[in-house]
Amino acid sequence: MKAIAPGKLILSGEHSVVYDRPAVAMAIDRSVVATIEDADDDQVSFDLPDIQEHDSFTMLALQDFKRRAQTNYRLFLDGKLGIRDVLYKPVDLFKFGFITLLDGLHRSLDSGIVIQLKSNLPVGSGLGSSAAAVLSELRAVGHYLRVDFKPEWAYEFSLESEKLQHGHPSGVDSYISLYGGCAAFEQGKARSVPLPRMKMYLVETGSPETTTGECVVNVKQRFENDKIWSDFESVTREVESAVRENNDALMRSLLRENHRLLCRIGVVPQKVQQFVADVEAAGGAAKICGAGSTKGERGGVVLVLADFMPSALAEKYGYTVSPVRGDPLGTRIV
Ligand SMILES: Nc1ncnc2c1ncn2[C@@H]1O[C@H](COP(=O)(O)OP(=O)(O)OP(=O)(O)O)[C@@H](O)[C@H]1O
Ligand SMILES: C[C@@](O)(CCO)CC(=O)[O-]
Repeated sequence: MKAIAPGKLILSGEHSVVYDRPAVAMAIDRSVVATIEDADDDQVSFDLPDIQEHDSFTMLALQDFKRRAQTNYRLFLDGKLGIRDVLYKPVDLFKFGFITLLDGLHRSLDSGIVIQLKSNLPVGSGLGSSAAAVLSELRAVGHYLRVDFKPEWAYEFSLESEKLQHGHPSGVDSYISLYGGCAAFEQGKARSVPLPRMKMYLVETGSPETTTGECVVNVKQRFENDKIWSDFESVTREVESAVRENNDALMRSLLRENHRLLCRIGVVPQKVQQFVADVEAAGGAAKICGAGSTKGERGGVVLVLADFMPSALAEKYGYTVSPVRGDPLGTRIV
């Protein structure tokens, strides 16, 4: 039994979407696949080959873990715990997703299962790997339990897990991964936008030193009440029009403006800024997608709009580059 959930890239509006401004984002052709198999024991096992982790738990241990994770999240909201201390290990996210789903559906398991999650999304790099991983897990477990479960429930359950990972998620990652396609997302609701037809490339600058959760908290401390979010909003609204009109030139100029705003909130490392400057000098446009980083020199994935694949430029910086396309389908059973 297998479910697949795509990652996402934000064309405009990361961070500002946390303050109820719009974001335009699209699902992409990189994804997480969740596979469920029956186990010989009565435990719930998580097999995470991408990070070489394998752990097994009894249902009782999972219930106990859920209570502790919820307590940690409350401590985070009260300012008594950092967001990185709410969940300790990657597997915690999937333990929480699983037990929240089971409790939410008022179901139990008759025997053990093995949940495997395998991804071709770079982890923690701005492409929504955590939301896609949890959604693939939820969809696969729901199918295994033969529950005809509504997309709204998957959205709510995945947000419960994203809160523990991100602190204050806007919901855009989960929404796009769940429904696929492209959308303008605002305050938990979305308008469908056609998938962009322009040439796009993803450049991997390395996994950021700060997690998305930490980065959002850092930005919030410095800019929560800043006027800059209105500037982000204007750019994002124009990006929506540019995508609808398939206006490549407008899109590039908006991407450049967006990049400058992201630099102002301090989430684009110096080395990445230099790379973007080189892309611009060659006639393209580029910006980080996702949270970026408030520390170190790696910024996660950078989106490039250009007539050419920027392989030589990327190589100069030790980065890798590949073309990217949209995913119209979202989370599904395969
Ligand atoms: N394939 C995977 N295997 C195991 N854990 C994963 C996998 N993909 C994602 N994760 C979990 O998700 C976390 C990364 O989530 P995070 O929200 O920081 O980044 P992201 O979702 O990739 O980027 P963003 O939210 O900025 O778009 C990892 O630390 C890990 O806990
Ligand atoms: C940085 C952010 O805007 C995007 C993460 O993919 C956080 C969020 O929307 O929850």
